[in-house]
Amino acid sequence: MDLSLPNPSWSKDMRLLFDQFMKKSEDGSWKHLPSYKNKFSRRIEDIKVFFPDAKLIKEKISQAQLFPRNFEEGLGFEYAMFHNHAEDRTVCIFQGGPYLQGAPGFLHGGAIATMIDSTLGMTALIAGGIVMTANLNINFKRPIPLCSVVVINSQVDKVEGRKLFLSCNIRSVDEQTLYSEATSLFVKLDPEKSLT
Ligand SMILES: CCCCCCCC/C=C\CCCCCCCC(=O)SCCNC(=O)CCNC(=O)[C@H](O)C(C)(C)COP(=O)(O)OP(=O)(O)OC[C@H]1O[C@@H](n2cnc3c(N)ncnc32)[C@H](O)[C@@H]1OP(=O)(O)O
Repeated sequence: MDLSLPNPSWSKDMRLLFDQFMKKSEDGSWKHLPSYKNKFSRRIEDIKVFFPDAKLIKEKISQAQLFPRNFEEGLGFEYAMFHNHAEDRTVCIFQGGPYLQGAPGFLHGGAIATMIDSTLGMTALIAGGIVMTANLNINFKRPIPLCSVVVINSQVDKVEGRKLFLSCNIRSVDEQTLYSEATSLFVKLDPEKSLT
């Protein structure tokens, strides 16, 4: 089941933004990216080649879930991503639920980092294939209120061989508040090199 579709836990802002981006997707300039609990956007065979301990993957794959997708509806990461191919950028609308609390009433920094890594990761994945995060630098400018809706804008800045340099920022829906900004390096996996 695609977990990036509206559900009753979504606030008015979340639904409004989702509808706006679905409208923008009508002419094909934007594309809604489905998101599943445990289904890869790529064939698992394409990914397994990079992870030699296939045994582990085989035995555990039935329990494996995409981290941000394993919270009950509305309690963790509620999000939807849209990709603009022409501009090589991805927008993620994100509503962080009550189980993601760090400081009282605000999102935990690790929860923010998760959505940054996932949005940058998806952008890098689309641009470069099977990638992994090599480096992620985040500036937390303002605390993000729990249960608020934010917009993550992520883009590819530079590609050098297997290295993809990306950046993103997190803003309020009205774009008035800059909550966080990040830069990152993703590396496209080399099938000749073992990861472990
Ligand atoms: C597996 C994902 C598949 C997903 C497909 C399904 C889609 C699912 C749907 C939706 C999800 C959204 C997407 C999620 C995406 C996931 C992202 C993560 O969270 S990954 C978890 C955290 N990251 C790690 O655990 C990596 C650990 N690190 C490594 O394994 C290696 O270091 C790796 C692969 C990153 C690089 O290893 P090397 O051996 O291939 O490459 P070397 O030769 O070391 O480096 C290549 C170049 O990069 C530079 N480099 C490497 N690390 C660097 C660093 N930290 N800082 C600066 N430069 C670095 C090196 O200096 C080198 O540069 P010079 O070619 O010499 O110019």
